[in-house]
Amino acid sequence: MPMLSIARLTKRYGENLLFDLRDFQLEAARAYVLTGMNGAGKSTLLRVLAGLAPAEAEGVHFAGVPVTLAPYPAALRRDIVYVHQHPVMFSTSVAGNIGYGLHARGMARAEAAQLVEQAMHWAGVQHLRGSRPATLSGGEKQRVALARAKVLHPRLLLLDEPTASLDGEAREQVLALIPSLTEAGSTVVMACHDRDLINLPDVRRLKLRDGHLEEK
Ligand SMILES: Nc1ncnc2c1ncn2[C@@H]1O[C@H](COP(=O)(O)OP(=O)(O)OP(=O)(O)O)[C@@H](O)[C@H]1O
Repeated sequence: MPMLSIARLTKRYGENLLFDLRDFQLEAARAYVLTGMNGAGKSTLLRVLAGLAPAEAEGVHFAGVPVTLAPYPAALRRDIVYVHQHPVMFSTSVAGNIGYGLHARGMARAEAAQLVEQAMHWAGVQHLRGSRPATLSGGEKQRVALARAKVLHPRLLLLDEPTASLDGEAREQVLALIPSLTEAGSTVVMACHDRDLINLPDVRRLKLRDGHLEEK
């Protein structure tokens, strides 16, 4: 059973049809790379799936349960997490940022602190725990954002060009975190450009072209 399936998903901006997808499916605990030219609609598709942009959807099932995208149900908000290319950080510490969602969900302090500690370790940012996010590099911010998403155990993690502004070691450090996300049971969809050759084990390649999705 797919983790997410949508019989038809159509997105228009005004008169312009951006995409019209049929039988869109994502499997549980899998990594996908979503490519396409500038303006193909990669970011928009991720934002639609995250409930951040409206679209017309028919036949949406999440974990086998029929759902709608509009209104966007609280259960999807909990299970689907979107990470922006330039993540917005709250002006508290790194640890405070990572724990923010857990506190918002009402988790007890001690339990949250433990999960934040594990997530900082996972993302390799323990040494930055007390730092103010404004002082972090692009790669460090992206890893903090991934840790902030991971602690929430999302079923679907949507990463919008997570490595686009990174190179060298920073890029590799971010990519190295992806397999453990799928091992932990999350499905990961990463938008990126065709030229960003992302090689990950068992990754599926999806390409948005002329408003349709091709599996490569
Ligand atoms: N709010 C909006 N109103 C009107 N048009 C929009 C809006 N947001 C995006 N678009 C248009 O939709 C198209 C797809 O944009 P989107 O950002 O999804 O593409 P993308 O594939 O992520 O591109 P890139 O690789 O450049 O980030 C673009 O032509 C963009 O100008």
